[in-house]
Amino acid sequence: MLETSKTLFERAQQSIPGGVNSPARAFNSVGGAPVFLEQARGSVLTDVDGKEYIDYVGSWGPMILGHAYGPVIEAVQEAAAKSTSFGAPTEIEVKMAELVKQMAPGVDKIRMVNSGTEACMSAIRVARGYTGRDKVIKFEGNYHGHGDSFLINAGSGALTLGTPSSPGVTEGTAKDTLTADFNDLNSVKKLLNEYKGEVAAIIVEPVAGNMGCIPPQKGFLAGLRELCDAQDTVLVFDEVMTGFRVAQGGAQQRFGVTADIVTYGKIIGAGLPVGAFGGSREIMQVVSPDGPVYQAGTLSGNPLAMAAGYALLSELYENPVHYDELEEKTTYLFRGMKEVFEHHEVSATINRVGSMMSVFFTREEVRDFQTAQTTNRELFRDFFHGMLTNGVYLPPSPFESWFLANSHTEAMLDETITAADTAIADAINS
Ligand SMILES: Cc1ncc(COP(=O)(O)O)c(C=O)c1O
Ligand SMILES: N[C@H](C=O)CCC(=O)O
Repeated sequence: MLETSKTLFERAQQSIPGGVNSPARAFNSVGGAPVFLEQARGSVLTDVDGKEYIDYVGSWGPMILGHAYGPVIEAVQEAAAKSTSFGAPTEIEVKMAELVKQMAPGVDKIRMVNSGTEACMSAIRVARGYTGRDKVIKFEGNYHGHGDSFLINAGSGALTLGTPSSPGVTEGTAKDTLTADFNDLNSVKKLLNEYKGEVAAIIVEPVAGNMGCIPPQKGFLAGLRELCDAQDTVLVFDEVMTGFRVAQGGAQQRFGVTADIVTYGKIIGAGLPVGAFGGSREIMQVVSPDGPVYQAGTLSGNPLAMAAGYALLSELYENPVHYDELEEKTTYLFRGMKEVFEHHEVSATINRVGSMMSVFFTREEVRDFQTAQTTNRELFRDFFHGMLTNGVYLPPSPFESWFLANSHTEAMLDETITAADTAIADAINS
């Protein structure tokens, strides 16, 4: 099993740092060689050895309607036949911006970039340019990409690999990033009082997905909104995972709180390299060339990426029933997994918001970075490998969210629950 993956991984390590082009996809925290993939259809992945897996990574979020979704593939092929890039404006960029404005609350103007990292870096620069202030508050265990300002107490691969605060970030940059505790408004108030009038922005994953899936507690996001309003601080929702996934209008719509700037990533390009940031007319007018805050990109608004994203988002916009179905499917999986862990008397907390979910092997309620850390990592490692052996591909870390797609069938969910039953029994008996 995994013979070709193992061989490819050995080769990859000779030429690519750690053998991977993004640390989160390495198997460092669970051990073993990462699975090298060949192709995917709907919710089924096929690896280079021809083995199939039910997929709960979904390219870390964008595959809301599954891999190789017909209208996306057609749109990309049609766009590619015209040119892969112009470096000049195109109609599809305008259509995309208009569609996002219809779907997302509070977005009057939106700028396309090439990744979630770029979107968050740009959002912070805009907030700083708009307010004339330097400091930014982020939350421990939240991840906003690998921009210098964000690699302080970060989540995702940085947390999984034990480097939440990365070497290479200068002290000068680090001093402008203040860290608060997720779901704890008092920790935010304390920082805002200590640095009164100095905080440009609070950036938050409205549903944390990079320390595992952690929902915002009642009043947390609304409380951030109030605190920002009181000090004219810009509230940034990083909706790279949640945008167009937890509702048509993302977390803003689901929780009824509108941010000043919202950032998007992978989903907005249906899996092609895209990001975006948008907000009110007043804030976005500082962005170049309307205003003085410089932000640019040769490939930004790339026609292939726009065509793919437009095909996905317009389907989600026109057929909101997808969200009901995603909700039902994820609830079904949640209940099935819960029964499995109860049956085996394994302490497990399963968090879920819409089609995002995570299993933490702990008896604690998981509400922030500290409680996420109580998960039993060894048990997760064994469970992960058991699931893989039984044909289920989970994120290779206890600190990442699982993503469901509407291409998951009931049979696949049942197969996943059966695999969990076998995997957890083997893990506790090993
Ligand atoms: C919430 C969040 N923000 C930002 C990013 C960075 O996006 P990218 O990896 O496209 O740079 C990610 C994912 O990596 C993310 O999950
Ligand atoms: N948690 C990250 C994105 O959401 C994982 C993707 C990556 O960084 O490669």
